[in-house]
Amino acid sequence: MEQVVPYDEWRAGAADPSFSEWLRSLSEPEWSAVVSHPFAASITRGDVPDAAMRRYLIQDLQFVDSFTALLGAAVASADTFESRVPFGRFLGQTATSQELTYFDRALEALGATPGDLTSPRLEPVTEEFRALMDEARRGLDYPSILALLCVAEWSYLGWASRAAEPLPENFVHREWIELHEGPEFRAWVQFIRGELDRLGPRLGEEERLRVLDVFRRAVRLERRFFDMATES
Ligand SMILES: Cc1ncc(CN)c(N)n1
Repeated sequence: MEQVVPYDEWRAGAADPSFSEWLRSLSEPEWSAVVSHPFAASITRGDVPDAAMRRYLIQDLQFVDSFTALLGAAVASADTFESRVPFGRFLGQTATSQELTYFDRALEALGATPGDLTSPRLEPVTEEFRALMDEARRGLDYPSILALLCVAEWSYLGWASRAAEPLPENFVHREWIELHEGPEFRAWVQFIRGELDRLGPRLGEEERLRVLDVFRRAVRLERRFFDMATES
């Protein structure tokens, strides 16, 4: 890895000295490329062609499968009872209910076949993203798990919060924005960031760099995931 400004040095001069902001700012310019990605912007305008949206959501359902398992690993690896609970709540309320009914309805409206849902051909970026999440899940290392969850949710809040009112009429676009925006989702992102901000300062320099590496790999994969969707 190239020379990185150590967290303790960086925070002395930072407007927001949080550990999560250190991770995010050291992931530029990729981070900004994700939250302002043309595919995400097209979702906020509601003008993604059906075929491209179908392809994206078919791959994303496979992402969400590993992401859901990763939430289980967060419950298992968190260091306090207070921290386990929000992951369990999000798993029950959002990941397995709201989001799944959205996938069912959206993919049906987009003309996906049952096979697209159960056994699609995985794009290389989907395979890599799943492998990274599955590795973190098996490792049960709470800071690495938090880094992955943080990138996924904070970057999605980033593009979704750029959507202008009125939101698109087509529910496929509108509900995907709504799932990643609003007070509850903001509080969820704030919770994950807060966990990183609580633990980061306690980590040694080497561990912080390891978390940064996971964070950056995830940001690059988010960008490639949108690139993949754009290429269709
Ligand atoms: C690829 C990706 N990254 C993040 C999210 C937000 N849960 C998502 N659904 N898909």
